[in-house]
This record gives sequence, C-alpha cells and structure tokens, in this order.
Amino acid sequence: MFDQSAIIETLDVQKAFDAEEEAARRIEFLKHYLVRSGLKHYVLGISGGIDSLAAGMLAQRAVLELRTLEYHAEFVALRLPYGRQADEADAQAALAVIGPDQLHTINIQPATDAMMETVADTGVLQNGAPQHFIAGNVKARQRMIAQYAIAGALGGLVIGTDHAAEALMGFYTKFGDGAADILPLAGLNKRRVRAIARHLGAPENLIVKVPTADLETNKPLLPDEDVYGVTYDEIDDFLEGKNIAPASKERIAEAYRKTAHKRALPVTMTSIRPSDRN
Ligand SMILES: Nc1ncnc2c1ncn2[C@@H]1O[C@H](COP(=O)(O)OP(=O)(O)OC[C@H]2O[C@@H]([n+]3cccc(C(=O)O)c3)[C@H](O)[C@@H]2O)[C@@H](O)[C@H]1O
Ligand SMILES: Nc1ncnc2c1ncn2[C@@H]1O[C@H](COP(=O)(O)OP(=O)(O)OP(=O)(O)O)[C@@H](O)[C@H]1O
Ligand SMILES: [Mg+2]
Repeated sequence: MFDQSAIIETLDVQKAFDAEEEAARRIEFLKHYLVRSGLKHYVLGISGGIDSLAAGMLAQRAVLELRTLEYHAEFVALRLPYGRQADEADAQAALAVIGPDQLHTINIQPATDAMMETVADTGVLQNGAPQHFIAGNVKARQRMIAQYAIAGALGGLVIGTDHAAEALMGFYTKFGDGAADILPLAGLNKRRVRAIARHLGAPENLIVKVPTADLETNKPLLPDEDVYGVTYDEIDDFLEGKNIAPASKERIAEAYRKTAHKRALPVTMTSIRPSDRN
C-alpha cells in the first residue's frame, strides 16, 4: 500500500524545518561521528551540483570546529570527472566556496572505459543494450571506488549525498553513489538542501542550478526532472505531506515501489516477506 505519511516517516522528513538549526544539527552529527569513529578524514566527491556543495560545506565546517577542540580532522574534496565535464566551472566555484583542506582529482574515464570495453568483449552489450545508461552506472561506481581508495589510504569516512528526495525516487546507483559511510543530508527534501546551502553562504547560481546526475555521455547535463517525469517541487511537496497531482503521485509511487531493493540490505531467505516468496 502506498501511504504518503508512512513514507515521510520512513524517510525521516520532519514537519518543521529551520535552515540554521538543521545546519548546526548536521555539523554536530558529522563532528560527533568522526570523533566516535576515531578517524580524522571525511572524503567526498564535489560535482558542481548543490548536494555535494551543501554536504561539503557542512563537512568543512565540522572539521574546522573539531580542530578548535584539538581534534585534527580534515575534509578531503575529490574532483572525479569523466574526462572533461561540461559544468567544470561550477565544480571549481563549489570548491572555492568550500575551501577544502585537501583536494585531489581522479579522472574516472580510463577506468570506466577499460571496464566497458572488457564488458563489451563478452557480447552482452550487443542487441540494443542501453550502453550509455550502463556506462553511467559504471561511472558512479568508479567514483565510489575512488572515494573508498582515498578513505582507505588516509583513514577516513566517505560522505554520501543521498537525501529524502533522491531516496524517495531511488535515484542513485546501487553501491555507486548510493554507497557511503555517513549521510549528512538524510531526511531533507531538495528545497531544504538548498536552504541549508543558502544559509551557509553558497552562491545563488549554484543553489538554483538544475539538478543533474550527468552520467550518460550522449546526454550531458540531462536534468533529473526529465528522467523522473515529475518536478522536484512536486517531490518536495509530497515529502512535506502536501497534495500533488494524481498523475505525479502515481509516478512517485511507481518509482518508490520499483526501487525498494535499493533502500534495503541485500535480500535473504529470512528478510523477504512470506507473501513475496514465490
Ligand atoms: N527487485 C530487486 N531486488 C534486488 N535487486 C534488484 C531488484 N531489481 C533490480 N535489482 C538490482 O539493481 C540493479 C539496478 O540498480 P542500479 O544499478 O542502481 O541501476 P538503475 O536503478 O537501473 O539506474 C540508476 C538510476 O539512478 C540514476 N542516478 C545514478 C547515479 C547518480 C544519480 C544522481 O542523481 O546523481 C542518479 C541514473 O541516472 C539511473 O536512472 C539491477 O541491475 C539489479 O542488480
Ligand atoms: N563529476 C563528479 N565529480 C565528483 N563527484 C561527483 C561527480 N558526479 C557525481 N559525484 C558525486 O556523486 C554524488 C551524487 O550526484 P548528484 O548529482 O546526486 O548530486 P550533486 O551533483 O551534488 O547535486 P545535484 O543532484 O543537484 O546535481 C555527488 O553529490 C558527488 O558526491
Ligand atoms: Mg549532480
């Protein structure tokens, strides 16, 4: 059954929202968990989009505050382009605002292309397989590999940028950008992510920028909303418990149902409900 209130509760979207309070609460969370882990680095890819800008700003604030408490933590920003990306200038502007302690660039193109060529050798990409879409998920997973390699080398935690709007739609690559150690934006819809970034002083052009996964080489900067068939405003309204157009609600219901497996641990004989066992 598709129950709006139950989904809002599951995705932990709060009724009340105050950007200043939420930013502070999430910075505290990042500080607390890093100290508790005993590690000293947060690692995150900065794309040029608003989610990684907001998460990066929260993380950099968190480590700066920890350093005033004599806990020598650092935020490590990663640029992870596939070759040269169309909105590189936005990524550079985001980095300028965040001011990360460390910045490293890893071009994911050679690893992605090598993997796709080897997969193509099996023959499975013939007969109309959506090659650019499949390669897009490989890109997201190469970014995950790069972030975990850096986190492993430095002794750090990987930050993920998943939030309630993306979680609702299951709009991320399973074990790609969906893989992370900590999610400081969890429970926020998109407009609340933007509000937190605005509160922290992000530039307005990046705050209102059209969200894009930018994964398919043949469709650079493809807006997420074109894929969803619903707008972020509708998704955000839904997550705030408001009524939206029935057709939009239907699309959301379908996406939520189809992507249930992404919000759960891998299925086992005991985790699956008896009614789903066929
Ligand atoms: N019922 C089920 N139970 C358990 N597992 C199931 C399953 N159905 C599929 N699966 C598994 O899941 C796989 C499909 O999931 P997945 O590999 O994620 O692939 P998929 O969901 O098909 O594609 C990912 C989508 O997320 C978007 N995305 C990705 C990355 C970043 C962003 C962004 O906003 O930045 C957006 C991307 O544009 C695309 O539309 C299948 O190949 C299969 O292995
Ligand atoms: N080119 C890239 N370089 C570095 N990290 C990237 C890149 N593309 C994606 N990522 C990582 O994957 C995450 C998921 O991408 P996603 O598009 O959902 O977020 P975003 O780009 O930060 O914001 P928006 O959704 O508004 O485009 C990003 O937040 C970022 O951490
Ligand atoms: Mg993006």
